[in-house]
Amino acid sequence: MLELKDVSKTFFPGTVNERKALVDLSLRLEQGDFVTVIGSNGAGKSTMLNAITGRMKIDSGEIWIDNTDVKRMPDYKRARYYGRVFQDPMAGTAPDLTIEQNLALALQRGKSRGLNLGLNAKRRAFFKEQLEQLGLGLENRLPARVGLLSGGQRQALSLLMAAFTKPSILLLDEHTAALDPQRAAHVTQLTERIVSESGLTTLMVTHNMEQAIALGNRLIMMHEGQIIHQLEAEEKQKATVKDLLGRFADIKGAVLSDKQMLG
Ligand SMILES: Nc1ncnc2c1ncn2[C@@H]1O[C@H](COP(=O)(O)OP(=O)(O)OP(=O)(O)O)[C@@H](O)[C@H]1O
Repeated sequence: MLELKDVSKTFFPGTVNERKALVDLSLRLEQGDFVTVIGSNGAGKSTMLNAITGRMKIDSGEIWIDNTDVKRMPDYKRARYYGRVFQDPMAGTAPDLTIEQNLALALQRGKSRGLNLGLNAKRRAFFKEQLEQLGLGLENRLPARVGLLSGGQRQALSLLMAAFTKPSILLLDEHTAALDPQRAAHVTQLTERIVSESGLTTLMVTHNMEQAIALGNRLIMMHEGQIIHQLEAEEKQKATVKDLLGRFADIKGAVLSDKQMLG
């Protein structure tokens, strides 16, 4: 469960550069909800994710994960509640460490005690089993340095690492946007499978409206730091890219990227 209550964030308040990034934003995800998030440029999508992870401190409001108020929780403790995959395939993994060391690090997430990369036979068997799901043959390359993998392989690994500890909330931040269409389609498929098999509560920001419609059970549209439109299960199933573009056309000043225009 994730709940944001009246969350606000203004950058450079009271100056000529003032930017209201989140304005009394409220959103609740029940256990197992998979919510896709679309919005105009600068709508506050990344700021919302940064607020949830604590990367960015909010000005006011509340953030609850699994009935715990995480707003004042130190970052390392909050990290146990979420997994996050960024747009940059290089961001989620450590290139100089091996595949198995990266996976061991991910297992440690949110634990305060020192690093324990303890790589015993049992752990390796678990890692292999997990990697098999990716269909990329990485289960046979546990000692390979991650820096040797392609962007698509690294992104698939990042997704696995973000999800395999079954976090309370999985945050996907345009995680397929930097991949070529074939690899993006593969990571999208993996996302669908991993999320549904583990029943993960998921918040996925995407510029791709087709993806926003195809994945998940709810969709929200953001503009100027607020949720301006929501689609629940049935409505979402019936929605089309044309409908969503029509919604954006109604908003004065909404700027969409080329990718969004193309669906
Ligand atoms: N660190 C920051 N310092 C100052 N302003 C910021 C900062 N981060 C975001 N903003 C501003 O806050 C607003 C929301 O930005 P945010 O990155 O959350 O939007 P977004 O919906 O993710 O946009 P995009 O789709 O373009 O990535 C924008 O006006 C942006 O310029």
